[in-house]
Amino acid sequence: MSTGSNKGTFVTFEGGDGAGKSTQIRFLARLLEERGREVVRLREPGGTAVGEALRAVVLDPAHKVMSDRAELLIYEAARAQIVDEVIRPALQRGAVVLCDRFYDSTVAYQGCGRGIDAAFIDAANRFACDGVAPDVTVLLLASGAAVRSRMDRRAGADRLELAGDAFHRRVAEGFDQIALAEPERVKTVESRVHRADTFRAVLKAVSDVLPEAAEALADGTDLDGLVTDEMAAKRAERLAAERAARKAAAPAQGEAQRG
Ligand SMILES: Nc1ncnc2c1ncn2[C@@H]1O[C@H](COP(=O)(O)OP(=O)(O)O)[C@@H](O)[C@H]1O
Ligand SMILES: Cc1cn([C@H]2C[C@H](O)[C@@H](COP(=O)(O)OP(=O)(O)O)O2)c(=O)[nH]c1=O
Repeated sequence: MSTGSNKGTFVTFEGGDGAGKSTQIRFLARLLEERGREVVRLREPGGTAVGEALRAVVLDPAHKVMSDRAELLIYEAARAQIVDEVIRPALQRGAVVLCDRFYDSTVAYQGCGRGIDAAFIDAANRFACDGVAPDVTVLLLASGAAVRSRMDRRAGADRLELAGDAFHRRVAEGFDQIALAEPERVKTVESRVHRADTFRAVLKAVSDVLPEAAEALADGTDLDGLVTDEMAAKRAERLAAERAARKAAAPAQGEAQRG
C-alpha cells in the first residue's frame, strides 16, 4: 500500500470541471458499500471545516485579485488539513477513500495552468501530503463540447471555471502529461455518453487495487440498475435540498415584507 502501514485503499479522481468525477464517485461508493466496505467520500478543496472555509475563499469569483502564490498555498493548506484529519485515519481503519481531486489538480491547475515552477509544486504537494499518496488515480477525459453542455446546466461558475479557455487548455495538457509520466498509477477513462459505460471503464481502472470492482465486472452485477438507482437518489437529494433552501428563504422574505 502506498502509505506504509495502511490497510485501506486511496483512490483519487481527476480531470477538468464537469468531466463526471463526482458522478462516478457516487456509483463506485454505492457498489463498494453494497459489498460491505467502509467508504469515505471527499472533495478537494474541502472535506473538513477548515477545508470548506478555504474552498469558499479560493473559489469565490469576488476575489478577483488573488495572487497565484496565495491560490497555491490555500489549496495546499486545505490538503494538509484533510490528510491529517480525515484521509490518514480512514486509511489506517481500512476504509476506501474516494477523493474528488488531489495533488494532480495542483500540478495541472497551479503548475501548468498558472505557470508556477513544477519543482516547487512538487515540494509543496509532498509537504501537504506528508507521505499519503493515491493507490490509483482515475483521470476522466470528456470532450470540450460534452463538458460545455453539462456545465451550461450548472448554476454559477466559480473563480477557476472563469479562468478562460487558454488556461483550461493548459490544464488539460497538464493532465495528459501526468498520465504519460505515471501510467502505473494514473488510469485514463473516457467519459462516455452513457454513464454506465463510463462506470464499467472506471471499475476496470481500479480493479487492481479494489477486488470488489473486479468481482462486480466478472459476476454479472446489474451495473445499469445501480447507475439508474443512484441517479434517482441524486435527483431526490437535489430536490430535497432545493425544498430546504426555499423553506429557509421563506421566513426571511416574510421578515423583509414586514420590515
Ligand atoms: N457520462 C455522462 N453523460 C452525460 N452527463 C453526465 C455524464 N456524467 C456526468 N454527467 C453530468 O454532467 C454534470 C457534471 O458531472 P459531475 O460528476 O458533477 O462532474 P465533475 O465532478 O467532474 O465536475 C452533472 O450534471 C452530471 O449529471
Ligand atoms: C484540488 C485543486 C482544485 N483546483 C480547482 C479545480 C476546480 O476548478 C476547483 C474545484 O472545484 P470543484 O467544484 O470541486 O471541481 P469540479 O468543478 O470539477 O467539480 O478547484 C485547483 O486549481 N487546484 C487544486 O489543487
